[in-house]
Amino acid sequence: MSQSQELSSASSQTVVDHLGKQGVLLVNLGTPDAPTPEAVKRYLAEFLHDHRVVDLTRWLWCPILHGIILQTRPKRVAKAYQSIWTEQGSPLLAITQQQAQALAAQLNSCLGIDIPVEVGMTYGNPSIARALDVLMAKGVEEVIVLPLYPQYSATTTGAVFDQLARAVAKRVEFPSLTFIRDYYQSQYYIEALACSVEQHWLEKGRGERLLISFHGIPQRYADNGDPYPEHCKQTAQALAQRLGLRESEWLCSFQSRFGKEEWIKPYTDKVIEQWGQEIAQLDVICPAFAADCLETLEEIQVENKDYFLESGGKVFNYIPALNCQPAHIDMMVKLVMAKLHQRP
Ligand SMILES: C=CC1=C(C)c2cc3[nH]c(cc4nc(cc5[nH]c(cc1n2)c(C)c5CCC(=O)O)C(CCC(=O)O)=C4C)c(C)c3C=C
Ligand SMILES: [Fe+2]
Ligand SMILES: [Fe+2]
Repeated sequence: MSQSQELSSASSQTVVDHLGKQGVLLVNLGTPDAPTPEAVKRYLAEFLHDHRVVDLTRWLWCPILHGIILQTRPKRVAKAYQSIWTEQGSPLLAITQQQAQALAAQLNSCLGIDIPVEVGMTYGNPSIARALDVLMAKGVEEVIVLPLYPQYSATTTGAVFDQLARAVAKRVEFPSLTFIRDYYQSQYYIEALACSVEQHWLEKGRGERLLISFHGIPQRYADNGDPYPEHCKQTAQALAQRLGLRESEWLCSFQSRFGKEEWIKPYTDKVIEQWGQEIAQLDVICPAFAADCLETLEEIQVENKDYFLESGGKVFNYIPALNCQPAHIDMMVKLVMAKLHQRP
């Protein structure tokens, strides 16, 4: 072997050794352990105590949360969870775990080595702290954190960062962390969404309009500088442009309001009621959700479908989240590889 061959083989071995010490932490919101009022209460209590999610002062918020919300909401929401629960458990967790397996397999086939991929949830199980434990037990020294929120919001992505910091605060030693903050403009993400819509049109026919519905946040949070609404609008615009839609054929709206204060507008349910009076066939896609969950399978596919049909619409089609579609897993591979290859 020549000197230059030896050098290049030694340096590629270094790269492989280095890649071998990296791992991926895939994060999503979290979900109850069971579709029961008790489990939903535990989940909501953890979620709704997070200052990132509800920023009201505790002396004002805790009496409302403990005295009203946690007394009434768990029973109602548990029924909704029961209607979407699967043999594998909550769709959000089951799909995120399948995504992790698919991502690990795809990384392995691209790189020829095992890059461990673990799931951590911001609230509930498996926690981010546990996922870090598992990665470290596998010898991982550098973790690429991919929160499955394409659009950054302090309420979601910011909360992931806080949980990571809390997990790390309890340790003497912890891995290097690389944080993927957002991917709302990624060409691979927009392309995956567009292909999903086109495939849906081929299989189910094309609606007269496409509603691009995102989870909302309180208007006050946007006024305080949360860039989430702007990220959503840019994703929606890029998708509509890629699909060649005219202005009159699509709209960006916001769903899943919580509480009494004003949230960012237009509201998905109001748009859907209005459109039920104007058109016969509607398609709805929810690009903020990387995996189908309560907010898509129940709120959109059941509740909002009813609003559309009750107000006069005839055909309502929900276009599923990207879930484990190959283009979605490829997008995750691209996001992760960009970080892996940044390393020396
Ligand atoms: C003040 C309350 C909430 C904010 C702000 C909020 C932002 C937000 N949430 C998601 C993604 C998901 N939310 C989900 C459920 C859910 N969200 C809230 C409240 C706020 N969300 C509640 C109370 C719940 C639980 C259900 C209910 O009681 O109505 C889920 C689904 C979880 C599941 O188990 O399936 C997701 C996903 C985003 C993206 C976001 C802001 C950008
Ligand atoms: Fe409290
Ligand atoms: Fe939410």
